[in-house]
Amino acid sequence: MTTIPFRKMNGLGNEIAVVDLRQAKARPQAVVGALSAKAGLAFDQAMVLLPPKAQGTDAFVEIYNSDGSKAGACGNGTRCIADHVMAATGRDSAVFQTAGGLLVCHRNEDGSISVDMGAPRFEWHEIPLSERFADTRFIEFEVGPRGAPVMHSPAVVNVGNPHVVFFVNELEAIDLGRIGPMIEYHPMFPERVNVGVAEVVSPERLRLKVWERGAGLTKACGSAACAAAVSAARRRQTGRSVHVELPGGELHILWREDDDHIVMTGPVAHEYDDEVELDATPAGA
Ligand SMILES: N[C@H](CCC[C@H](N)C(=O)O)C(=O)O
Repeated sequence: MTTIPFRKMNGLGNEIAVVDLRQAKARPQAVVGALSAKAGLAFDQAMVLLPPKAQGTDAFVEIYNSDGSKAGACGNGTRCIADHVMAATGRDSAVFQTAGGLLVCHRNEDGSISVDMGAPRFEWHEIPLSERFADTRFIEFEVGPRGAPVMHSPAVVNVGNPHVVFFVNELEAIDLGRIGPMIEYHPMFPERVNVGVAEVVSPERLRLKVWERGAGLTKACGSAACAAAVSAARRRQTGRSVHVELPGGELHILWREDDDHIVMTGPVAHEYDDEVELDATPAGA
Protein backbone atom coordinates (compact mmCIF):
# COMPACT_ATOMS: atom_id res chain seq x y z
CA MET A 1 0.00 0.00 0.00
CA THR A 2 1.47 3.40 -0.96
CA THR A 3 0.36 6.62 0.70
CA ILE A 4 0.64 9.84 -1.33
CA PRO A 5 0.23 13.27 0.34
CA PHE A 6 -1.76 16.01 -1.43
CA ARG A 7 -2.64 19.64 -0.72
CA LYS A 8 -6.19 20.93 -1.21
CA MET A 9 -6.17 24.52 -2.43
CA ASN A 10 -8.34 26.84 -4.46
CA GLY A 11 -7.99 29.81 -6.73
CA LEU A 12 -11.09 32.00 -6.29
CA GLY A 13 -13.11 28.89 -5.55
CA ASN A 14 -11.68 26.89 -8.50
CA GLU A 15 -11.08 23.64 -6.57
CA ILE A 16 -7.47 22.42 -6.94
CA ALA A 17 -5.71 19.30 -5.64
CA VAL A 18 -1.88 19.67 -5.64
CA VAL A 19 0.14 16.43 -5.75
CA ASP A 20 3.94 16.66 -5.56
CA LEU A 21 5.41 13.47 -7.08
CA ARG A 22 8.92 14.89 -7.61
CA GLN A 23 10.27 12.59 -4.87
CA ALA A 24 7.64 9.85 -5.07
CA LYS A 25 7.43 6.94 -7.47
CA ALA A 26 3.77 6.84 -8.44
CA ARG A 27 1.88 7.01 -11.73
CA PRO A 28 0.02 10.32 -12.05
CA GLN A 29 -3.06 8.60 -13.48
CA ALA A 30 -3.19 6.21 -10.49
CA VAL A 31 -2.91 9.11 -8.04
CA VAL A 32 -5.59 11.16 -9.85
CA GLY A 33 -7.84 8.10 -9.86
CA ALA A 34 -7.35 7.72 -6.09
CA LEU A 35 -8.11 11.42 -5.57
CA SER A 36 -11.30 11.10 -7.65
CA ALA A 37 -12.38 8.14 -5.51
CA LYS A 38 -11.58 9.81 -2.17
CA ALA A 39 -14.70 10.44 -0.13
CA GLY A 40 -15.28 14.08 0.74
CA LEU A 41 -12.80 15.44 -1.82
CA ALA A 42 -14.09 17.40 -4.82
CA PHE A 43 -11.68 19.03 -7.25
CA ASP A 44 -11.97 20.72 -10.63
CA GLN A 45 -8.31 20.08 -11.47
CA ALA A 46 -5.45 18.01 -10.07
CA MET A 47 -2.02 19.64 -10.57
CA VAL A 48 0.63 16.88 -10.57
CA LEU A 49 4.26 17.99 -10.08
CA LEU A 50 6.85 15.69 -11.68
CA PRO A 51 10.67 15.95 -11.73
CA PRO A 52 11.79 18.89 -13.93
CA LYS A 53 12.67 18.12 -17.56
CA ALA A 54 14.11 21.51 -18.47
CA GLN A 55 17.00 23.47 -16.94
CA GLY A 56 15.81 26.25 -14.63
CA THR A 57 12.36 24.81 -13.96
CA ASP A 58 11.02 23.60 -10.61
CA ALA A 59 8.82 20.84 -12.03
CA PHE A 60 7.16 19.40 -15.09
CA VAL A 61 3.42 19.67 -14.46
CA GLU A 62 0.56 17.47 -15.65
CA ILE A 63 -2.93 18.94 -15.35
CA TYR A 64 -5.96 16.68 -14.98
CA ASN A 65 -9.58 17.82 -15.10
CA SER A 66 -12.10 16.17 -12.78
CA ASP A 67 -13.30 13.99 -15.70
CA GLY A 68 -9.75 12.61 -16.05
CA SER A 69 -8.93 14.51 -19.24
CA LYS A 70 -5.57 16.31 -19.47
CA ALA A 71 -5.10 20.03 -20.13
CA GLY A 72 -2.15 22.16 -21.24
CA ALA A 73 -2.88 25.07 -18.91
CA CYS A 74 -4.67 25.92 -15.68
CA GLY A 75 -4.24 29.49 -14.48
CA ASN A 76 -5.73 29.10 -11.01
CA GLY A 77 -3.97 25.78 -10.50
CA THR A 78 -0.65 27.30 -11.52
CA ARG A 79 -0.95 29.99 -8.86
CA CYS A 80 -1.63 27.20 -6.33
CA ILE A 81 1.46 25.13 -7.25
CA ALA A 82 3.56 28.29 -7.32
CA ASP A 83 2.46 29.02 -3.73
CA HIS A 84 3.25 25.40 -2.79
CA VAL A 85 6.77 25.51 -4.29
CA MET A 86 7.60 29.01 -3.00
CA ALA A 87 6.50 27.98 0.53
CA ALA A 88 8.95 25.05 0.34
CA THR A 89 11.88 26.93 -1.19
CA GLY A 90 11.44 30.27 0.56
CA ARG A 91 11.82 31.96 -2.84
CA ASP A 92 9.24 34.36 -4.29
CA SER A 93 9.46 32.87 -7.77
CA ALA A 94 8.86 29.50 -9.43
CA VAL A 95 9.03 28.21 -13.02
CA PHE A 96 7.00 25.28 -14.38
CA GLN A 97 6.92 23.45 -17.69
CA THR A 98 3.67 21.99 -19.02
CA ALA A 99 2.59 20.50 -22.35
CA GLY A 100 1.45 24.07 -23.20
CA GLY A 101 4.85 25.72 -22.53
CA LEU A 102 6.72 27.48 -19.69
CA LEU A 103 4.94 29.24 -16.81
CA VAL A 104 6.99 31.85 -14.89
CA CYS A 105 5.44 32.76 -11.53
CA HIS A 106 6.23 35.29 -8.83
CA ARG A 107 4.69 36.38 -5.55
CA ASN A 108 3.81 40.08 -5.21
CA GLU A 109 4.17 42.29 -2.14
CA ASP A 110 0.45 41.88 -1.32
CA GLY A 111 0.76 38.06 -1.37
CA SER A 112 -0.99 37.67 -4.72
CA ILE A 113 0.72 35.57 -7.38
CA SER A 114 1.39 36.57 -10.98
CA VAL A 115 1.82 33.98 -13.74
CA ASP A 116 3.24 34.69 -17.20
CA MET A 117 0.91 32.49 -19.25
CA GLY A 118 2.84 33.04 -22.47
CA ALA A 119 1.50 34.47 -25.74
CA PRO A 120 -2.01 33.70 -27.07
CA ARG A 121 -2.44 31.75 -30.30
CA PHE A 122 -5.22 32.42 -32.77
CA GLU A 123 -4.62 30.26 -35.83
CA TRP A 124 -7.33 27.75 -36.77
CA HIS A 125 -5.03 24.77 -36.20
CA GLU A 126 -3.63 26.23 -32.94
CA ILE A 127 -6.99 26.40 -31.16
CA PRO A 128 -7.61 23.73 -32.66
CA LEU A 129 -10.74 23.98 -34.83
CA SER A 130 -11.93 21.26 -37.15
CA GLU A 131 -11.01 21.65 -40.83
CA ARG A 132 -14.63 20.66 -41.59
CA PHE A 133 -15.68 24.14 -40.51
CA ALA A 134 -12.86 26.03 -42.22
CA ASP A 135 -15.34 28.15 -44.24
CA THR A 136 -17.46 29.01 -41.20
CA ARG A 137 -17.79 32.74 -40.61
CA PHE A 138 -19.12 32.48 -37.07
CA ILE A 139 -20.69 30.05 -34.66
CA GLU A 140 -24.30 30.68 -33.65
CA PHE A 141 -26.20 28.84 -30.91
CA GLU A 142 -29.84 29.20 -29.94
CA VAL A 143 -29.58 29.52 -26.15
CA GLY A 144 -33.15 29.43 -25.10
CA PRO A 145 -36.71 29.12 -26.35
CA ARG A 146 -37.06 30.60 -29.85
CA GLY A 147 -36.56 34.34 -29.66
CA ALA A 148 -34.36 34.11 -26.57
CA PRO A 149 -30.92 35.80 -26.80
CA VAL A 150 -28.69 34.04 -29.32
CA MET A 151 -24.94 33.99 -28.81
CA HIS A 152 -22.91 34.27 -31.98
CA SER A 153 -19.62 35.51 -33.46
CA PRO A 154 -17.46 34.22 -30.62
CA ALA A 155 -13.73 34.66 -30.30
CA VAL A 156 -11.49 31.58 -30.22
CA VAL A 157 -8.04 31.57 -28.66
CA ASN A 158 -5.50 29.11 -27.26
CA VAL A 159 -3.69 30.15 -24.08
CA GLY A 160 -2.12 26.75 -23.53
CA ASN A 161 -5.62 25.29 -23.74
CA PRO A 162 -8.56 25.94 -26.10
CA HIS A 163 -11.17 28.64 -25.39
CA VAL A 164 -14.24 30.00 -27.12
CA VAL A 165 -15.52 33.34 -25.77
CA PHE A 166 -18.99 34.79 -26.43
CA PHE A 167 -19.66 38.45 -25.66
CA VAL A 168 -23.20 39.27 -24.51
CA ASN A 169 -25.04 42.32 -23.18
CA GLU A 170 -26.57 40.52 -20.22
CA LEU A 171 -24.64 37.68 -18.58
CA GLU A 172 -27.63 36.63 -16.47
CA ALA A 173 -29.70 35.85 -19.57
CA ILE A 174 -27.40 32.99 -20.53
CA ASP A 175 -28.03 29.54 -19.03
CA LEU A 176 -24.43 28.34 -19.32
CA GLY A 177 -25.15 25.15 -17.38
CA ARG A 178 -27.44 24.12 -20.23
CA ILE A 179 -25.58 25.33 -23.30
CA GLY A 180 -22.01 24.83 -22.00
CA PRO A 181 -21.85 21.09 -22.74
CA MET A 182 -23.45 21.63 -26.19
CA ILE A 183 -20.55 23.89 -27.13
CA GLU A 184 -17.83 21.94 -25.26
CA TYR A 185 -18.67 18.87 -27.37
CA HIS A 186 -19.46 20.69 -30.64
CA PRO A 187 -17.71 18.95 -33.62
CA MET A 188 -16.02 22.27 -34.44
CA PHE A 189 -13.72 21.60 -31.47
CA PRO A 190 -11.86 18.31 -32.03
CA GLU A 191 -10.17 18.58 -28.58
CA ARG A 192 -13.36 19.99 -26.98
CA VAL A 193 -13.23 23.54 -25.62
CA ASN A 194 -13.59 25.76 -22.54
CA VAL A 195 -16.63 28.03 -22.95
CA GLY A 196 -16.57 31.60 -21.62
CA VAL A 197 -19.45 34.09 -21.70
CA ALA A 198 -18.33 37.67 -21.04
CA GLU A 199 -19.97 41.06 -20.51
CA VAL A 200 -17.91 44.22 -21.04
CA VAL A 201 -18.52 46.52 -18.06
CA SER A 202 -15.95 49.20 -19.00
CA PRO A 203 -12.66 49.52 -20.95
CA GLU A 204 -10.93 48.17 -17.80
CA ARG A 205 -13.46 45.61 -16.56
CA LEU A 206 -15.12 42.38 -17.72
CA ARG A 207 -17.60 40.03 -16.08
CA LEU A 208 -17.18 36.36 -17.00
CA LYS A 209 -18.68 32.99 -16.32
CA VAL A 210 -17.21 29.74 -17.58
CA TRP A 211 -18.19 26.21 -18.50
CA GLU A 212 -14.85 24.38 -18.27
CA ARG A 213 -13.83 21.54 -20.56
CA GLY A 214 -13.68 18.43 -18.40
CA ALA A 215 -14.99 20.12 -15.25
CA GLY A 216 -18.24 21.97 -16.03
CA LEU A 217 -19.33 25.18 -14.33
CA THR A 218 -16.57 26.41 -12.02
CA LYS A 219 -16.37 29.44 -9.73
CA ALA A 220 -13.35 30.73 -11.60
CA CYS A 221 -11.11 29.83 -14.55
CA GLY A 222 -7.79 31.64 -14.90
CA SER A 223 -7.07 30.65 -18.49
CA ALA A 224 -10.62 31.67 -19.50
CA ALA A 225 -10.03 35.07 -17.90
CA CYS A 226 -6.89 35.37 -20.06
CA ALA A 227 -8.83 34.28 -23.16
CA ALA A 228 -11.67 36.74 -22.54
CA ALA A 229 -9.31 39.64 -21.79
CA VAL A 230 -7.25 39.07 -24.94
CA SER A 231 -10.39 38.67 -27.07
CA ALA A 232 -11.98 41.86 -25.71
CA ALA A 233 -8.77 43.82 -26.32
CA ARG A 234 -8.49 42.49 -29.89
CA ARG A 235 -12.05 43.71 -30.52
CA ARG A 236 -11.13 47.11 -29.03
CA GLN A 237 -13.83 46.66 -26.39
CA THR A 238 -11.28 47.02 -23.58
CA GLY A 239 -7.67 48.00 -23.08
CA ARG A 240 -4.89 45.45 -22.54
CA SER A 241 -5.05 45.71 -18.73
CA VAL A 242 -8.39 44.55 -17.31
CA HIS A 243 -10.04 43.31 -14.15
CA VAL A 244 -12.05 40.16 -14.75
CA GLU A 245 -14.91 39.47 -12.32
CA LEU A 246 -15.74 35.77 -12.01
CA PRO A 247 -18.34 34.21 -9.71
CA GLY A 248 -15.56 33.32 -7.23
CA GLY A 249 -13.74 36.65 -7.31
CA GLU A 250 -11.51 38.89 -9.39
CA LEU A 251 -8.34 38.39 -11.45
CA HIS A 252 -6.19 41.01 -13.15
CA ILE A 253 -5.04 40.29 -16.68
CA LEU A 254 -2.34 42.25 -18.53
CA TRP A 255 -1.67 41.49 -22.21
CA ARG A 256 1.78 42.98 -22.64
CA GLU A 257 2.53 44.88 -25.85
CA ASP A 258 6.31 44.32 -25.92
CA ASP A 259 6.35 40.51 -25.92
CA ASP A 260 2.65 39.65 -26.45
CA HIS A 261 2.65 37.64 -23.19
CA ILE A 262 -0.38 37.46 -20.90
CA VAL A 263 0.21 38.02 -17.16
CA MET A 264 -2.55 36.82 -14.82
CA THR A 265 -2.54 37.97 -11.18
CA GLY A 266 -4.72 36.73 -8.35
CA PRO A 267 -4.97 35.10 -4.91
CA VAL A 268 -4.58 31.50 -3.74
CA ALA A 269 -5.99 29.70 -0.70
CA HIS A 270 -4.46 26.69 1.07
CA GLU A 271 -7.30 24.71 2.66
CA TYR A 272 -5.73 21.55 4.13
CA ASP A 273 -3.19 18.75 3.64
CA ASP A 274 -4.25 15.09 3.45
CA GLU A 275 -3.19 11.85 1.74
CA VAL A 276 -4.54 9.14 -0.54
CA GLU A 277 -3.86 5.41 -0.56
CA LEU A 278 -2.70 3.74 -3.77
CA ASP A 279 -3.74 0.08 -3.97
CA ALA A 280 -0.96 -1.64 -5.95
CA THR A 281 2.76 -0.92 -5.73
CA PRO A 282 3.31 1.74 -8.42
CA ALA A 283 4.85 0.57 -11.68
CA GLY A 284 8.54 1.36 -11.76
CA ALA A 285 8.74 1.73 -7.99
N1 LIG B 1 -10.60 22.94 -17.98
C1 LIG B 1 -9.36 23.44 -18.56
C2 LIG B 1 -8.18 23.28 -17.59
C3 LIG B 1 -8.34 24.09 -16.30
C4 LIG B 1 -8.52 25.55 -16.57
C5 LIG B 1 -8.94 26.39 -15.38
N2 LIG B 1 -9.27 25.75 -14.16
C6 LIG B 1 -7.97 27.54 -15.17
O1 LIG B 1 -7.88 28.07 -14.05
O2 LIG B 1 -7.35 27.95 -16.19
C7 LIG B 1 -9.06 22.67 -19.86
O3 LIG B 1 -9.45 21.51 -19.97
O4 LIG B 1 -8.40 23.25 -20.73
